[in-house]
Amino acid sequence: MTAPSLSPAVQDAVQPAVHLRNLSMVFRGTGGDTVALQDANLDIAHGEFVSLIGPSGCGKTTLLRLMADLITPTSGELLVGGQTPAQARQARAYGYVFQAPALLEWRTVLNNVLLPLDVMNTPKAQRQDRAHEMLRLVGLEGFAGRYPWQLSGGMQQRVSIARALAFDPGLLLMDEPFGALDEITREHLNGELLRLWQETGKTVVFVTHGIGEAVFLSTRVVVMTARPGKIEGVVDIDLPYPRNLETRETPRFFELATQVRELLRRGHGFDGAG
Ligand SMILES: Nc1ncnc2c1ncn2[C@@H]1O[C@H](COP(=O)(O)OP(=O)(O)OP(=O)(O)O)[C@@H](O)[C@H]1O
Repeated sequence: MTAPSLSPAVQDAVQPAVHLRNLSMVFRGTGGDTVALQDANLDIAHGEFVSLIGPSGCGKTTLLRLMADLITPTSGELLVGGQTPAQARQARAYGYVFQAPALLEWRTVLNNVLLPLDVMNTPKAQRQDRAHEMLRLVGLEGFAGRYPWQLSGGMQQRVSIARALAFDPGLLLMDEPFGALDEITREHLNGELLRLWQETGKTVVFVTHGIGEAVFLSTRVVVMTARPGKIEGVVDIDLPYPRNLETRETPRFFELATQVRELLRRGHGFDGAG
């Protein structure tokens, strides 16, 4: 008996959202080579929320940029939804949120969100509906006519999330989006992002330096080490939903944060003694 063959649509659905095998990235320079990523192996399923955490220079942004086809790996295999990163980029399969909001100051909030849609041949009314819907999703529907400089840093970052979601990509790549914000604003936006993730079912890959942020948001936390950049370990986050401020006070939250911290220490070469 032969196994039933799967239709292309079903095959796409069973492909991981992101697949890396022995992925390496070496930057060649006059002062020597930098091994930004060495032999990384990871599969991210559709609908997961995976955080990348690790010391400065361990290759977190490099990994995100590889997924986004902004740079090309030195060796290894990388697939985004079963496609090469270049195909995924052309298919607009992901949205990218940068560390800084990178909004155009002379365009209103609405026009910033419309920006990626303007290059498509979709009807104007449809574009407007989509942009307003994305602004509603990030809680900024009342701010469509404002300019970026009239918004707080947290609001600006929400606009850039709305812009990244404009094409309705299945995958959201986020590089320390809340890194520059104060702790209370960050906690608030963590809650908002979790709600947005649950509402949309997107796959999220999220770079952070915050252990609490990673544990609170994620289905899995990937801990990385520097020189060379490697995946040190992966912690499954089994905290129940809904997650809220009280979640951060539970014993399980502290246990998981401790697991992540110990992996980070191991990667740093610290023994925990000081
Ligand atoms: N374009 C580049 N050319 C040369 N070296 C690079 C380039 N991009 C990154 N690197 C080097 O690769 C290593 C990994 O950098 P990367 O930005 O991925 O780290 P990171 O973990 O995101 O750091 P941070 O937490 O500080 O943002 C670093 O040593 C960095 O200097």
